[in-house]
Amino acid sequence: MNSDVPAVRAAGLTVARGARTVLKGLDFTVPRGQVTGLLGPSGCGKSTLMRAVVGAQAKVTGDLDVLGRPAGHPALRSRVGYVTQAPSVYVDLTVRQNLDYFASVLQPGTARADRRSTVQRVLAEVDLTSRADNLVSRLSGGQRSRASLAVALLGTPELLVLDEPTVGLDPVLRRDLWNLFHRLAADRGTTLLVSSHVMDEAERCDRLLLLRDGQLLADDTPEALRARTRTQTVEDAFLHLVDQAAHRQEATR
Ligand SMILES: Nc1ncnc2c1ncn2[C@@H]1O[C@H](COP(=O)(O)OP(=O)(O)OP(=O)(O)O)[C@@H](O)[C@H]1O
Repeated sequence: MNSDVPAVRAAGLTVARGARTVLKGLDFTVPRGQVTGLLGPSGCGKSTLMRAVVGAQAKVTGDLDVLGRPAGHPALRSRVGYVTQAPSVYVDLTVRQNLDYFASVLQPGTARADRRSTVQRVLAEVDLTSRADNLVSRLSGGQRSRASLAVALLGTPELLVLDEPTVGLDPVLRRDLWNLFHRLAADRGTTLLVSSHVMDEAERCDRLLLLRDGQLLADDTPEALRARTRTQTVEDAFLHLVDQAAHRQEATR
């Protein structure tokens, strides 16, 4: 593994969905071992970008490299974890049964004892050991999110792509999940790309990609962004950049 290579490098990334161009020539990088937030309003293209990164999106043009390989390369399968917005665990199984099932599908042929210890490890990582034998249907929203995340952690991915993992959660659960993301980055060196349309979550990221209408408004740290736009919050910085872009467009008409 060459850790000098960014986790994600996009140049002129363009994606069409149906007749629409949803992502419009994006250039950005996602550095390794950090939490990068992908923020922008609903419908701006966050899920499309994430699907492109994990190789699940059609009609992708431009360059998109993930961990030094073209996005979607078969060698990336075990190196990239993806958690979609829809829950990816079975509600009529316990957390442990879900993890044991997914571990046997993802790593067939693994000895039972090894599988058991992998399941114990990920349960501890997402802090669900005490809930391991609860049915998923009996868990809170935050616990369900962590159970989905645990599935993605089974293969110790180098890059974790999480699509709006905190949506619908109360502030305490959101904070706990963000703490978990930072712990994964610090303890494991995992790179996390996390999307959200809630601007206050931007303050929790090491780096930010601000997306609007399929275009990148910023690729920076929250501090640099606030300093550059002379604003107090990333939300204000975002609004400032939106206005700036509108003025530029006006001027070129
Ligand atoms: N299957 C599809 N065919 C055509 N257009 C689509 C399809 N899926 C999404 N789109 C359009 O692509 C654009 C970007 O959608 P995307 O889901 O990437 O946005 P998003 O930022 O993730 O939104 P949200 O925060 O609401 O999940 C939207 O305008 C949407 O209407």
